[in-house]
Amino acid sequence: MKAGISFKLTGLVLAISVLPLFLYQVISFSATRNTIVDMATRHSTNLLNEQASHLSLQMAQIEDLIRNIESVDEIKQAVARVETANTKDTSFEFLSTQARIGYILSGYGSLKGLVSIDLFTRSGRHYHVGDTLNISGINRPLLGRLQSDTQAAGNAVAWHGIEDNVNSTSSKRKVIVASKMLNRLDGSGLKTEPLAMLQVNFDPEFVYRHFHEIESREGSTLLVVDAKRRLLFHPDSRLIGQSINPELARLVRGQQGSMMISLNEQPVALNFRMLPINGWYIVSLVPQATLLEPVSRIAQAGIVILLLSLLLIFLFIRLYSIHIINPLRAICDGFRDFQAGRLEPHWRLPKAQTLQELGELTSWFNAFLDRAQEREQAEANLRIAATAFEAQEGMVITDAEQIIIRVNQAFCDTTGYSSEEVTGQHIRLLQSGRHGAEFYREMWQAVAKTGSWQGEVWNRRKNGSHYPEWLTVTSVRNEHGQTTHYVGTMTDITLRKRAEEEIQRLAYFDPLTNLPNRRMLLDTLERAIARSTRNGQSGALLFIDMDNFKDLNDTQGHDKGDLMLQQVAQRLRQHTRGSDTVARLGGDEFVVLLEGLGDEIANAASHSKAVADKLLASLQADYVLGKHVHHSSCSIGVALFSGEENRIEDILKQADLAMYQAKSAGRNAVCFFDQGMQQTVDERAQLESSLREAIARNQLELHYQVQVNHAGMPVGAEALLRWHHPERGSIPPVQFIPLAEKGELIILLGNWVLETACRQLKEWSRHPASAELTLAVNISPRQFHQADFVQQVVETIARTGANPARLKLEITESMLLDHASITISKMEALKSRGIGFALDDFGTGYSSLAYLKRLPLDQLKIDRGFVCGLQQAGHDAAIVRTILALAETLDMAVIAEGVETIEQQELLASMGCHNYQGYFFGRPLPPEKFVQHHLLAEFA
Ligand SMILES: Nc1nc2c(ncn2[C@@H]2O[C@@H]3COP(=O)(O)O[C@H]4[C@@H](O)[C@H](n5cnc6c(=O)[nH]c(N)nc65)O[C@@H]4COP(=O)(O)O[C@H]3[C@H]2O)c(=O)[nH]1
Repeated sequence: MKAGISFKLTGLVLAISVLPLFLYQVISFSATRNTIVDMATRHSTNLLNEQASHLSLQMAQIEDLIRNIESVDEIKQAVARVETANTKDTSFEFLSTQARIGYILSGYGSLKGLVSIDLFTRSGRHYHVGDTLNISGINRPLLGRLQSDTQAAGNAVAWHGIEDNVNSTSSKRKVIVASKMLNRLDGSGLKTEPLAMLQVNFDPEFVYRHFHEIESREGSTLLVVDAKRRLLFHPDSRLIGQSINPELARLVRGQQGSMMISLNEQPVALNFRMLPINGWYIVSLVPQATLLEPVSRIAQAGIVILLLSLLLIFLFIRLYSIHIINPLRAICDGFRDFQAGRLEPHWRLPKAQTLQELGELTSWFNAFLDRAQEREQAEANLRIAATAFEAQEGMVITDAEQIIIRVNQAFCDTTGYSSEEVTGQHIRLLQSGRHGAEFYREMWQAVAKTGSWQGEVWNRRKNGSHYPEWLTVTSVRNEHGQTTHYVGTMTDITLRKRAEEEIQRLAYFDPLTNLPNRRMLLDTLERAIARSTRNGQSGALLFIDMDNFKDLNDTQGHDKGDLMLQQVAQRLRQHTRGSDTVARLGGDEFVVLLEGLGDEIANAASHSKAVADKLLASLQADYVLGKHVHHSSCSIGVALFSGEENRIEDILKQADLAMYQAKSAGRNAVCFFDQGMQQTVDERAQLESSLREAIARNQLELHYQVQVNHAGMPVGAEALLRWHHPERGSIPPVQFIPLAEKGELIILLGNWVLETACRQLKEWSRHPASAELTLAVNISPRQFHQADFVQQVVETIARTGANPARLKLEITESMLLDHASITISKMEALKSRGIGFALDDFGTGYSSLAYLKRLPLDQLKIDRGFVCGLQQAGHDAAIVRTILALAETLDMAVIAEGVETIEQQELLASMGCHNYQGYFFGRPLPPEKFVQHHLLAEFA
């Protein structure tokens, strides 16, 4: 791993600052140490010299004292006289001589520190000057030793060092002793003989007073050692008189010396000096630790300085890192991330505030990133442009003169030209000729003015075919605003146009017949009305509905139905003019719009009638539907219009009404709308709104018509709806049920009926006489086809608590035809819950046998019409027989409705029909009356 700049810098700074500093510390420590040791040694030597001088001076004074006394002949003579005198001599001369000796000695007693001067004669006389004492207390053994040592010293002063005071009663127990024999020439004059020993006792405290001060000042130990290496002075006074350490004694030799020794395993600086006067040594012992204490303080200071230096260097490097290394590192990281593509697009370095150069470097780095990003963006743009250029849309680039310089593949695919074929050609090469010069002039003017143009253009392919394209022309301008190029983007919209046309066709045309659909018709009608308003010409709307078309669909299938509708459309177009509009509204409903029928309404009517008749006739002709030939007719309603007083919806409604009128009139007819018709329509509308209110205002009621068995016993009833209108009285169901069936109202009514009937069933279930009755409820087709019909019935039963086994739903044949499978599954779902089914009006429709077999029916209801016609000549009796046989085959019960006479009943019974409903057995009655009439006996 490469060392970072921070690491190197640290090393460098340490190398150039700390190492020299350290070396300096070591050298200066060493030098200081030597210097201090030198100085200490010198100081010690000086001190010793000084002390030695001082001590020598004192010794010299003592010696001088001794020699002065010795030199006094008078004292020697006096001593000699005394010594030769008789010991018992008490003469005056003798005594005065003795006094004289004392007197002479006392003349020398003024020396400072002097304890005493003693003179011991050979005969044992003792003269004492100095401290006060009892002279009799002489330490004889000591004296003897001193005398012999003194004698041994010969003419020299004997220095005895520290000794016990020979005068044992003296206050100074220890004294420094120097002595000298006083000699005189013997009688021959050639030899000397000792007269007495002159002894000077000196106070050691006075001598060594300075030493204590010196020791305490220097922290060293100062010793005085005599020639016999005994301690004359030691700070610890208990050691005085003892021999010094043998090792030390070995080293202390010669005049003077200075060395480092190890004493008691401690390094000690030894310094000594001999006193020439008596061979004593002054010795100084300084422990190295004491000696080097200043040095160690200096060393400590050095270490502190070194540490401070390191701290400063560290701080310096830290600051350096923060202010210089970190920005540099950030730039390095930035480059690395840039290289690795990890840099966020808009990431930039914050400008370094520390150094101008770093700030510049950061700015340059950021500028570099800006450039790189711009370049990257430009490259991306180029790539995008290149990709875009080769996109699905055709693209062409021309120069300012509209000469093609580049096209893409899509362009080539669309136009059929290769790139080489069109390059260098004028763009007008593509012109189809469908647009005039004006078109292109306007286009280029728009480009020049706004910079672009777009719109639909017809161009020509290489093979000469024309195609529509959506073209966008954009001018490319230079910085002076001059157009340098044009870029054309073109999308072939052939398919889109086709799709649009198809959408248009689907939106406005009926896909089956290709006739305009309702929407187109409404547009056309609106324009026709507007035209009629403008030109005063009348128009007519013919509403055509094929009769019984549903039958064809149901019996022959939708394919045949579709075929027929296409043929109808074809015939309608054939028999109308090109200016007339033929449209299909849906199902089997067609409309023909006639315009320009003149300003006379009567003429318009007759013209319309003629057209309608013609159409009626043409639509009556046989239709060949594959192998099947179908005969049909139509009903046509005509509504005339003139000017704007007619609204589109009104005209359509009027024609529709007229068509219904035609249907009611027996079909295959033409009927014109008139005001009477309108009145009926209005009345119906009125009725419808009243009916809504009727439910809310409780104007509805269920009546029950009894159903009996062969014995005339009630077995059930049919619920029939009654409306008691507050103004119009009782309105029969035939008047309002078909109307309700046209809309959602029938659902509301049906639910109400079902709920009421179920409640009635529940009520009957409480009385034994009525508990076994079944109740038939009419269900309208629309109600039955409700998606949640089954659920509604089940919920109603659950809500009311009716017994489902007593409920019978009456359905009609017509409702069975549509959505057969769903119908059957709904019936089966209800059947599985116990609910029964009766087929109402059986025989009037066209239920196929096969179909009937699949239905879970319980009962067939013979239509009233057949019952009515039983006694008349015709097919009714045969039909009834057939129905009965059929029911037997299918294992279904049969009930005849509309039985009015006993004959009818007997006839039916003879045919095998044993259940009846009709006025003969009872009219529909309100619940209370029903009970009164039919069940009272039972209740009683
Ligand atoms: N001439 C004659 N008529 C007899 C005789 N016995 C019964 N009728 C009538 O025949 C109709 C029988 O009902 P429908 O065929 O289901 O025909 C019903 C039924 O299709 C419908 N309708 C009645 N109530 C309801 C209802 O609640 N819901 C639905 N969807 N339709 C209902 O209205 C139709 C007419 O009902 P109504 O006027 O009540 O007429 C009833 C009844 O009064 C008779 O001996 N001679």
